[in-house]
Amino acid sequence: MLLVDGGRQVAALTPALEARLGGTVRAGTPLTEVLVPHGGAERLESLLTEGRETSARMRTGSRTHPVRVRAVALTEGTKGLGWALLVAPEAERDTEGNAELFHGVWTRDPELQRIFRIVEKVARTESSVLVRGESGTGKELIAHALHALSPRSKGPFRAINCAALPPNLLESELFGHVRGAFTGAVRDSPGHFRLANKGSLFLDEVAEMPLDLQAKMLRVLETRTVIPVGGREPVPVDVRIIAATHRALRREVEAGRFRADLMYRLRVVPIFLPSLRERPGDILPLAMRFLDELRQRGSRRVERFSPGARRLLEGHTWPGNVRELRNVMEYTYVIGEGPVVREADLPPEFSEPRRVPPATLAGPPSLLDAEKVRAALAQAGGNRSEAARLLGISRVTLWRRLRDLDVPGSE
Ligand SMILES: Nc1ncnc2c1ncn2[C@@H]1O[C@H](COP(=O)(O)OP(=O)(O)OP(=O)(O)O)[C@@H](O)[C@H]1O
Repeated sequence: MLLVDGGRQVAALTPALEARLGGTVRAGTPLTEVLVPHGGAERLESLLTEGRETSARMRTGSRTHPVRVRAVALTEGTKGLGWALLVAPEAERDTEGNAELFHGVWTRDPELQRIFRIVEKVARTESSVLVRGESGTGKELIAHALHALSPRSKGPFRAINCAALPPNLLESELFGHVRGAFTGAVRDSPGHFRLANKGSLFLDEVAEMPLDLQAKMLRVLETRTVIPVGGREPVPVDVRIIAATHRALRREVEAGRFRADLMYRLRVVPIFLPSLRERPGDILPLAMRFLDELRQRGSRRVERFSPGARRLLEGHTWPGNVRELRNVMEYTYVIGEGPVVREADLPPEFSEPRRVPPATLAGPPSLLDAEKVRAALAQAGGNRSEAARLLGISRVTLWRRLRDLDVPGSE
């Protein structure tokens, strides 16, 4: 924390911040010499008055550090005394200097880091954002980041999963209900829209919303009012919508399962989160981060993966993405012993041969077959017997496949 007086001069730095920055700032130094917000010095005043988290560069001695800063005004009665600036490092860099931790989302992947920059920009606006990504790719974390970086950050953040509730319950959860609206409605309930007033509402799995509710949702977004179930009077609401889905909404529209007009309203800014298998460079470092987190609570200290465990982790398709990786690491941490994670410490699905249904490898060879065969060979480190085992075919069949598909090295 950095304390700034009413004259916009540095009053003090906490020891924790000094340690983080590896330097200090003399009391009495004008804040303008210490902190330059993203967008230039002229943004310093709005950084102080708006209380929004902002990227900035902070100077200690001859060094500058990328940081994120949020100002909290210190007052006594109505008199302003100054500000406490909460300063956090902008990003955690790993030894290779290319990893970033953004609001809980860790990655080395340049594409995902490019998305972080988009999130920062769009967070400042009121535009509706649709986050698309497979389960466990961090959609909810990104929704949180959008809220935390927005002018609404002081308001509430509410999340609702549209796939988790039956349609009638979803409606009353979203829009609220009045007492007596249905059996069990013993009192008025505000609903998520009103609870998120002046803040953000995260609609997870929005593609699963039934069509009739989609119509009501569109009306809410257009009129900025909600009508509680069983009520008549529209109630004004001021909410920013952040939606997420693992489906391609456009395809849902084509299939008649999602309203085009609602899609256009929700996906003003679409954000696509890559799956873990599309950023394989993240698998092992993320796994190690999770093991380090587990060590904070347990006693085992894991230092590395055996070559076999690395191969299995990197070759896995991770349908549950980072959530699955976290769970696998928890299993591994508990089951294994000592500083090395071995193949046998991974959950059973890693040791079972991944069988490709034989039918898919019968019939004429296709592009897909070629991909499967190549992937199996890569996973098996070029070992044909192992690749055949992974594909659930005999070594001879694999050899024939390789020849038919003209895969290099099949002779
Ligand atoms: N890149 C990442 N770095 C660290 N933790 C991550 C990352 N991505 C996801 N996680 C963690 O994985 C878990 C799932 O993340 P989150 O709930 O945001 O995913 P989601 O896409 O919303 O999933 P779902 O669609 O299943 O709700 C959380 O524990 C989250 O902290």
